[in-house]
Amino acid sequence: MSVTVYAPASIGNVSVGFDVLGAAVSPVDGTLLGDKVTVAAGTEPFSLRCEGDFVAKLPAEPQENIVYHCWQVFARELDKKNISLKPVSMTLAKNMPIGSGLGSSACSIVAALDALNRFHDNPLTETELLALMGEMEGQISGGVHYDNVAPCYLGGLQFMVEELGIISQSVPSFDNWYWVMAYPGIKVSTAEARAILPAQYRRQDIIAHGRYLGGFIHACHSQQPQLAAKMIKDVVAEPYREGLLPGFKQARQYALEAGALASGISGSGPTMFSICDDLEVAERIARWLQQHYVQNDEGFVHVCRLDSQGSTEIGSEY
Ligand SMILES: Nc1ncnc2c1ncn2[C@@H]1O[C@H](COP(=O)(O)OP(=O)(O)O)[C@@H](O)[C@H]1O
Ligand SMILES: N[C@@H](CCOP(=O)(O)O)C(=O)O
Repeated sequence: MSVTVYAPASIGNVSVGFDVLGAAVSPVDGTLLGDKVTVAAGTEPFSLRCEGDFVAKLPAEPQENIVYHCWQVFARELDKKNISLKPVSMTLAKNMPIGSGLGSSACSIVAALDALNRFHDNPLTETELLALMGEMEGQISGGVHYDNVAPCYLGGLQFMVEELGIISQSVPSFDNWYWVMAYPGIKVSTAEARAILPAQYRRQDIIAHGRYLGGFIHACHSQQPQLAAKMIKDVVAEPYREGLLPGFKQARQYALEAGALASGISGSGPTMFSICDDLEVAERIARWLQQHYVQNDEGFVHVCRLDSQGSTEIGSEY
């Protein structure tokens, strides 16, 4: 028996909701821009094989791979429920560049935990699993934040409520929005990009942040796309992080002049996103970013839509 799960790329923060808003995205051309994890019956308690475009960037030791840590916490949770753990042979297809701002660690975490849970006939609830995903993300990035794992797992645009036993709830978005994702091919460590942020913010920034985030969520629920796009402004992270992203300011300026509704840093960068409501405009911006924002052969640009499904079982054998 085996189960394969695909987990998509995600945009942490979506500029306006630092740590509390995230979106799952998938390329319109059908490219699977995310990680795949297969769990099959094993002969020893745990084994891991890695493949995929970015396999060379993973830690050499399987015990340092986040997939191994996922298996450990999954085992811990099953133990608490007196459910026996099956021996597993896991395969990670690492298709997502690490330190890209596309939720690379979240992709592996979500695909691994979702696949392990399905392989064991879903002993953990959606919320229990999401809590574990947040714990794993916190281990890697130096602070628990669900804005990658929640959309990656649940799909769509997700807002972290973290109250009444609910971690995240979905926010309505706009069906005609295209999300142009441009990864320049360089690495920015999430932990380092978090460490440079101020410990405290000025009152005027807090007021602006509240207005933008509240305004964005209101505009989504009342389906006002122009207002929603105007609210996509980041006073929490972008002013401090844009120095880590060569060419970001010029690229954002170009995108806005070319007709994008909004642009920003995806997660902690260096990927940037631009939102367009016209496919031709999105493709024109994508071509420009490919020429001017991408720095090397590892970089890429994809025109995406929101991925409403989140992690998905794409193969199984019983
Ligand atoms: N399966 C994995 N996928 C991604 N990163 C992993 C994995 N296993 C271990 N790591 C380590 O976790 C860290 C992820 O870095 P981070 O900047 O948080 O990436 P991202 O922002 O793309 O999620 C790196 O040090 C990487 O070596
Ligand atoms: N809210 C986090 C999101 C990090 O996303 P990643 O894709 O860069 O891991 C942050 O901004 O630190």
